[in-house]
Amino acid sequence: MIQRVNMLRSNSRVHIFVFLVFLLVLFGGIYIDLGYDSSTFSFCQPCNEGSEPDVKSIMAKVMEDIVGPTECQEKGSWKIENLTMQNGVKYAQPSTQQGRTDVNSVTNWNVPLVWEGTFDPVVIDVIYKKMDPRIAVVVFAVGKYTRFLEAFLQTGEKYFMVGFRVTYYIFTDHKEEVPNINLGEGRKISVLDVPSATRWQDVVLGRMKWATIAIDKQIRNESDYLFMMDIDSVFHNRFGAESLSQLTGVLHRLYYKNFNRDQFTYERRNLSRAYIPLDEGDYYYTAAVWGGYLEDMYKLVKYCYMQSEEDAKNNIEAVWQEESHLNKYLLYNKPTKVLSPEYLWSDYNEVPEDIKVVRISQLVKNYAEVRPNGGQ
Ligand SMILES: CC(=O)N[C@H]1[C@@H](OP(=O)(O)OP(=O)(O)OC[C@H]2O[C@@H](n3ccc(=O)[nH]c3=O)[C@H](O)[C@@H]2O)O[C@H](CO)[C@H](O)[C@@H]1O
Ligand SMILES: [Mn+2]
Repeated sequence: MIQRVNMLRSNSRVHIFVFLVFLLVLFGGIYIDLGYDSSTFSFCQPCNEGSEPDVKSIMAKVMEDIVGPTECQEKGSWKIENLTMQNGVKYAQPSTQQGRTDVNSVTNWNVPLVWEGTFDPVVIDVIYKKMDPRIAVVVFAVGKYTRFLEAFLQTGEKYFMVGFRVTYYIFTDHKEEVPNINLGEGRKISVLDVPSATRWQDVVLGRMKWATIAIDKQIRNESDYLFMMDIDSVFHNRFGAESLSQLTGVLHRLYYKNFNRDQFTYERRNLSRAYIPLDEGDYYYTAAVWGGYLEDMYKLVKYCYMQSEEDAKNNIEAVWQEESHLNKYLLYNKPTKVLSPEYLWSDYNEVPEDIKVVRISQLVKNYAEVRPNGGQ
């Protein structure tokens, strides 16, 4: 009898054990099926469900190692582009054999390097108009630079993101000098006050501070993409949705070919937060046009502001102000699209064979006359 009771006891122990193992396997299966694999437990939670392995967060970790901790991206602050289009749109068949062969149209981290002939504007417009993004353009016109507003806005209306919703945020110390321009449908101007300056260096760096504040206060609620641009610029040809991406940099016209990375005008003094060693670097990017998703741009603009504040504490100013900090950031946080110098040329330079279309050109200006403290 006692033996039977013992047997029964050990039988039910075996049952309980088998049942527990079954439960373990069942819940384990459900857990893995839901996608909670080990990659979820990274230092930065993925910002978007269903996104690809998060390159941004890997870069953020690299960045953290190099320049100190950066904030984790806010949840839902970035999204994978949704490249859908309606049926029945007619456009030229894309070729796997023909395309630009005189220039490289992909970076070594495998994102597009955009030149004329590498995209079909019909396809691009159909895709992006479906998303109907709100695009912010931040420009500064401080002191005598208000003289550049008219041509910038007039030509912007002709060539910049035509058919899209655009708001020009004009930061100025001379509101009364903002011209009246006829804007296309869905396009606006918003004028913001900034103080006058006695050094042009303070204006170019100050752009990072005032833009950070304005994004926090206003722009964040009104825009999906943001571009920072110089005002001494004139549009000459289409500057369209092919430029949109999470983070877009533009190659500086002076250094895009025939330059070794050790010749780039990066900041080379290691006392500055913008320091880049001679044996590092991909490209030299201009600070006169750069853009991306609102939150990614916010992070980058704020980064340039914070880094330049750190520099100021150490009594140093980066050699090309915010452009130096921008270049440092884009080296360790690779842009998701790189635009050729078509997107920022200059009237100072002849247009070479590989630049088929000049989309923006910087004006020739008398630096000594237009800047508060003169100088080149
Ligand atoms: C083509 C290019 O790479 N341009 C960059 C370059 O010189 P740039 O010679 O192009 O600089 P710039 O004189 O155009 O100044 C940059 C911008 O700051 C604004 N501004 C400047 C001074 C002033 O008194 N009032 C005013 O409003 C204005 O929007 C102007 O377009 O270097 C600057 C920093 O050193 C910036 O990085 C510029 O983006
Ligand atoms: Mn300029």
